[in-house]
Order: sequence, then structure tokens, then C-alpha cells
Amino acid sequence: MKMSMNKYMHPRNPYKHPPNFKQLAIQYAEFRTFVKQDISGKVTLDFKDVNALRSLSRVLLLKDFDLNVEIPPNKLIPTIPLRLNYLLWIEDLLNIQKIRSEEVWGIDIGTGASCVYPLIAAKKFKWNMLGTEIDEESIKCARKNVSQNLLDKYIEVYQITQDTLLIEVLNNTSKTFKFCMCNPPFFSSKQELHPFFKSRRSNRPHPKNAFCASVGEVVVNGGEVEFITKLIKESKELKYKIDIFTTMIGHKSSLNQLKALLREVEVCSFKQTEFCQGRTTRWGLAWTYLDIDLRKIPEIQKNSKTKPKAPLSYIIPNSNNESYRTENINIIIRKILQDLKVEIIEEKINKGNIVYDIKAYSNTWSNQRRKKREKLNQLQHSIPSQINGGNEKSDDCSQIVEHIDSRNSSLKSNEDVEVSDLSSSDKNSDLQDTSEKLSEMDIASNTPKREHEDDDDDEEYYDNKKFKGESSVNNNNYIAQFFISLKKVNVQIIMEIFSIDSNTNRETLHQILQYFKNNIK
Ligand SMILES: C[S@@+](CC[C@H](N)C(=O)[O-])C[C@H]1O[C@@H](n2cnc3c(N)ncnc32)[C@H](O)[C@@H]1O
Repeated sequence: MKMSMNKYMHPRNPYKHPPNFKQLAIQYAEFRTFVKQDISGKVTLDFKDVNALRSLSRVLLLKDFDLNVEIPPNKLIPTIPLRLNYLLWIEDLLNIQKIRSEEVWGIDIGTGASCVYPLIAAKKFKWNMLGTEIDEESIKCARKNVSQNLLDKYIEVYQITQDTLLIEVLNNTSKTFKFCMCNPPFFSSKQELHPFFKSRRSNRPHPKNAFCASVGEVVVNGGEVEFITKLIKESKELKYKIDIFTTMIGHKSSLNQLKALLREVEVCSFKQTEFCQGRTTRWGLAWTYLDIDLRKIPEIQKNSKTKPKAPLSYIIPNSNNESYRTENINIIIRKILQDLKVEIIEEKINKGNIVYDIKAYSNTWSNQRRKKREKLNQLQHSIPSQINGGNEKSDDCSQIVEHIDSRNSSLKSNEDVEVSDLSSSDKNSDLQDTSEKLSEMDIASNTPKREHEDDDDDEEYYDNKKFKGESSVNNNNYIAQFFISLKKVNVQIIMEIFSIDSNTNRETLHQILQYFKNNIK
């Protein structure tokens, strides 16, 4: 079997090109014992064999990072490509702040026996790391791994004795940290680890990899939601002691709950991402209380290999033959663009076709109904005093109240849809295979790509929020860049909206198009 990699890995992840097992077997005797060669010469590894998986992780660390790492039996076997996805994302977080690596101190919460994140972080990125751990056996092994790789100058391992994730360690150090990271225990009970746990989707393939962790490492009371909730709550207390807090998340269903908590504790900005390897997907969540706009972190999956998507198109309805002309529709489009407060970078007219190159700096298109309702509510409250001043306002007032009522009823049904959508997506993600998540070594390819459905909700959090040095129009802080074209095809005028910018997601384009549909009259 081949180790599966895929194109959704971090663009700088060296394991986008799968390791060559034959070469590894030639180079490392300890790995050779686990591979088989068929008559065609093809070399394969048995992913159900824990010892084979352990050996693979060890030799990848040796070959690619010059790290000699002991991974004790019955302890989590770290999958190196997935670990790199997370570390490279942290590097992206640091890059947006232009921090030099020698200035970096990071914390790895629950570093495990292998101490894998600090070891790679120190060796590859030259960061200083503080690994924390509660398990005594793991601490011993982690310390041994640090010293046998001569990395004591870069890495400290701290034994957590109290029921905290960060507070204890920060109370005992004068250091300041650029980030913290965490691969938390994902599960709330031992039963969840069973491959036939009831949440397993019936058509999901059987796990192809061996189980390679101890229960204590991956199970915690309340599962990852409780663990990360604690981390978020502690972060609220610690605030500026760590520039950027991050965690990995194992179940997609945990994301919304945790993001809701981030909003509640009023972080300055936050960002989610996906870490993919084969069929295994994890999520990353980062947040900060500092004046840093984490939305600027480049999307991991949207690399240059992503094919541009077809434009979204809309046939402008012809309600009045007389004025159904591109020039007239263009006037309406321009007016709508003005209302949206976007920047028109360029407007080109070519053979009667019009193309706009546009940048948007805030989300002015979504939740129009809510925004209108709020405006109308404000109006409604100011109206009685106006009525006192003159009878002519009373008619307007009754119209406004009617308007609010009808808006309210349509809004309610819309919100219901959103709620049920959310719960169904949660259901889907709950149906993930637990054992596979643990093994993390995957052999299938082509993880179906999902769009970042949740990002647009996140945008709302930033309504009217300004970051340091940011004016209302700042070329680097746009949230969407797209083109709108208007063309006549036979008797129809067609509006198209498309983007070639990797940070502009498809859902945003859908929302903008919907805004046009609602406003082209
Ligand atoms: C899923 S393992 C991750 C190990 C390693 N970081 C990796 O990615 O391979 C979670 C680790 O967190 C540790 N842990 C649990 N609660 C902790 C706490 N309060 N503070 C520090 N470590 C903790 C567990 O002992 C376990 O080693």
C-alpha cells in the first residue's frame, strides 16, 4: 500500500510528493523489515501493522529532519505529513506578522512522548518551544528525545501538575509567546474509539490503518469541545501573554460551537482552516486578542493548482423591452456597486461587453434583511416623536410597521433554513470514523473538497471592525476580489460574476450575486 498524499496539503508540505518506500527501505534497515516487494518490484507497507507505522514515522523524521525520535510502544504514533500541515500553518500565522524565527517562542500543549511538534519546529523553523505534558512517562520520553537530538537549547518540556492548560505554565515563566498549539484528545469516551462506534456511517470504508495511540492520550472527559473550551476560557484570562492561540480540531461538528465561544469572549480576530492528508481531515482554529487580522492568512487548500471555477451567471430579467439594453442595465449595476461600497479597480468596455474588476473591504451584501430590519426598527423608534411634530408622518409609520412585519416573517423562515442546514452538516461530520482519525495514516486519495461554508458567517463578526493602520480602503485588507461582466447573448443580457483570487470563496460570490438579483429591478 502506498501512503496517500493529496493536493489539499499545505502548499509547502514536502509530503505532497509521497515518500519513496523503496528508497526508505534501502536506506534504513529498521524500515526494510516492514515492507514487501511484489514480483513487479513494487514496495508496499502494511498500514494495519502498528510497528510498521511507527517505523515509517521514525524514518521520515530521520531522513527529512535529521531527528532521531523514540516513539514508545502504546504511545501515539505521530503522522509526520499531518503534523507538518499544522506547523506550516503556524508559519503562515507568523509570516503575516513578519516575525523572525529566532524571536519565536511557541507552546505545544500536550506534546506527547515523541515531542514531535517541538522537535520539528526547532529543527526545521528554528523556533524555541515549550512542550507541556501531564503524563509522566511521556514527559520522560519527550525530554530524552530533546536531549538525544541536542535541542535542549531550543526546547523545554514542562510537567503540568494542576488542572490547567496554559495558566500554570505561564505563571511559572517570564517568557512571552508568539503562539500556542495543541493536538487535543479528540474523544469523550473509550467507546468512541471502536471502529464500529454507532456514529460510523454505514457506507464508510473500514479503517485501513492500525490503532496507534493509548486511550489516555486521545480520550478526555467532555471530548475535544470541553478541552478546547477550557483553552479558550484560559486564553481570555491570559489574553496578550500569547500572541496567537491555536488548536487542532478532530471533529467538524465541534467547530461551530467553539467559534461561537470565540465570538462570545470577544477575540479580536479568528481563523479556521483544514488540514488534509488522504481521507483524513482535521481543522485548525486560531484566535488572537491582539490587533492582528488573522483573516489575512492564506488559505491552505487554494493553491495554484486549483482550477478556476466557472463564473456564476444570471440572466437579467427583461421586464421592459424598451430599456432592456446593456447600457441601461450597466447604470443599475453601477448604482448597486455604489450601494455595496466596493472599490471599482477598473471598468473595461469591449465590443459592447462591460467588465468590472472589483475589491470589497467589508461584507456589505449579506444579511440585508437583518440590517434593513434593524434600520427600520431604529426608524420606528424615532417616528413617534416625529408624529407628534406633524400628522403627515403617520401614514409612513404604518407602512413601515407593515414592512417590518412582512420582513420579519420571511426572515424567520430563512433563519429556520440556516439552522437546519447547520444541524445537518453537524450530523454529517459526526459520522466520521474514529479509528481512522486516530490512525491518521490513510491510503485513499481524493478527499472530496468542501468549500469553506463557514467563512462567510465569520465575516459578520468583523462588521465595522478596523485593525491597526487600516483605513476604510486599504489595498491589502480586502475581503473579496472579483469580476462582474455584462454581456448580450442573442436577446438576453447576462451578468457573470467570477474570481481568480484564492482568498475569495465561492459562497461569497453566491451571496453577492444574490444581492444583485434582489436589487436589479
Ligand atoms: C492527542 S495527544 C497529542 C500528542 C502530540 N502532541 C502529538 O501530536 O502527537 C494529547 C496529549 O495531551 C496530553 N494532555 C492531556 N491533558 C493535558 C494537559 N492538561 N496539559 C498538558 N498535556 C495534556 C496527553 O497526555 C497527550 O499526550
